[in-house]
Amino acid sequence: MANTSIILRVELDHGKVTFGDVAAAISKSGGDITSIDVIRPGKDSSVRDITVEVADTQEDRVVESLKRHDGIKLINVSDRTFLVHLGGKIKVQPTLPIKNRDDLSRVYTPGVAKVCTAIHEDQDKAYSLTIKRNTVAVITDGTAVLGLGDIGPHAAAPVMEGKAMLFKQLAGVDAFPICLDTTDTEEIIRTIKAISPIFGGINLEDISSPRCFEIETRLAQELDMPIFHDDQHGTAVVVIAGLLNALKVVNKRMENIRVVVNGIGAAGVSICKMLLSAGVTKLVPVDREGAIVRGGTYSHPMWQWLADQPQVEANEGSLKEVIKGADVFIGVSRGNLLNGEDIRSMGPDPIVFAMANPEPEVSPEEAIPHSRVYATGRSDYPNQINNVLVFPGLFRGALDCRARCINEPMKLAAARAIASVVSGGELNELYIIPSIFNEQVVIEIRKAVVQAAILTGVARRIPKDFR
Ligand SMILES: NC(=O)C1=CN([C@@H]2O[C@H](COP(=O)(O)OP(=O)(O)OC[C@H]3O[C@@H](n4cnc5c(N)ncnc54)[C@H](O)[C@@H]3O)[C@@H](O)[C@H]2O)C=CC1
Ligand SMILES: CC(=O)C(=O)O
Ligand SMILES: [Mg+2]
Repeated sequence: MANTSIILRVELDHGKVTFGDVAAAISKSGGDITSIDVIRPGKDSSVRDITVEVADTQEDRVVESLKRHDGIKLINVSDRTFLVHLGGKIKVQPTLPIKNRDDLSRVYTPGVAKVCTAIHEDQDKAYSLTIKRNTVAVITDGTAVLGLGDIGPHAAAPVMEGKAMLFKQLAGVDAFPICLDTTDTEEIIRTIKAISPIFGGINLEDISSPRCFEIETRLAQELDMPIFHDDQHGTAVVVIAGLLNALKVVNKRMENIRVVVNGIGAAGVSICKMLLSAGVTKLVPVDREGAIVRGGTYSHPMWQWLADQPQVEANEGSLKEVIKGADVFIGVSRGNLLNGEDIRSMGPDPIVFAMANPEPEVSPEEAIPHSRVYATGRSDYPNQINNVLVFPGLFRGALDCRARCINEPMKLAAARAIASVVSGGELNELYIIPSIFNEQVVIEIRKAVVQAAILTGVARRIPKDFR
């Protein structure tokens, strides 16, 4: 169950209540006090901010218990998650101050003109003389935001800002959120091409399928820079990394396992493709209508591609039917679709990656008793399988070697690098994937990605530490 942190500002009437009464009321209604700040002390009354950790479902109970209590006046309730979003989560900052006219004439006109001319004469100089070499656009149209669906470009912004924060904190990449007010494929392609000159790479985010496939493919063909749809490939890379390690835990091999992937959208298609490249021979892709089967006919081009693959099973069935006997379940669909019984019907030592956000396909309470390895996309449970493990290091590597694109060998190298961060001695059911705060993750991905880019001839620059 997910917890939230709320700050309750309360005024206590000392003639009627003590702080002990407040603490007891909070505790009885399911809250856990984590800090107390006195805002206004006083003899007859006092005002305090009480920070309370509480399960999402219990928040109202805590608030109501204080409202009802004689002698307690509830002045305000602030959700800390909302508080950290006030005014947005990133800002633009100059790299140097402009202290006088002399500085002004260098960073701006007239001095800047000769720099412009230099770039005009040699466009590659944009990489050394502008923010291009370290700046990525995080672009969405707001149509497949987390598992929330088509919530539009304004509502998508907090996720994009969050991705930009992660790019910066984890890999030093300057990322800028761009939320497009169009869902038209051609208009999106045109717009991204038009704004691309200032960026060193494009991270596409939360654009629903099947439009995301066309948008990414066309941009990769038409722009000479890394284009990466995070929900497709970031997710596939981290799944492969987690699976490589989970298979070691359960002592099974990629060639022998039967894998059910639920939700054949952006993430699901790329995961299926990468599973096949990694050697999976028994694959069951499933979407709303049930299994996508070998030999079937589908209007969705990527589903048709899957139906033409020899490793895809031919048996029809609903998710609850096809999951029976499976070794691995990978969910990238939506929350709460399966229960403990479904997991119990899987083969021995089941591996369950329930990665829908914000709610996984099967909750930990239901899945953990019946699975050997359980992972979600969330940071509040063990084994967080989330594309945040991938995109910062991958773009760090791609920018550092000025890669022309992000190709399959670079992605596979990134997956192996992530898996390698968990050593053989550390590996266990609850630790198949490193934490995003493990500094080795970005370092290892960068190294692997740069090497793969050089080997495949797409690097335009050899970073100093590779010379
Ligand atoms: N943990 C992680 O790193 C990531 C998790 N995700 C999560 O995966 C989910 C899908 O994301 P995208 O692929 O970007 O979205 P998408 O919209 O491209 O694809 C979702 C697919 O799931 C299918 N689907 C919906 N309900 C279903 C059901 N009841 N049974 C089977 N299939 C169903 C849809 O038809 C669609 O094909 C979201 O919840 C998202 O938050 C996505 C990317 C990364
Ligand atoms: C993690 C992520 O990118 C998603 O859930 O869409
Ligand atoms: Mg996403």
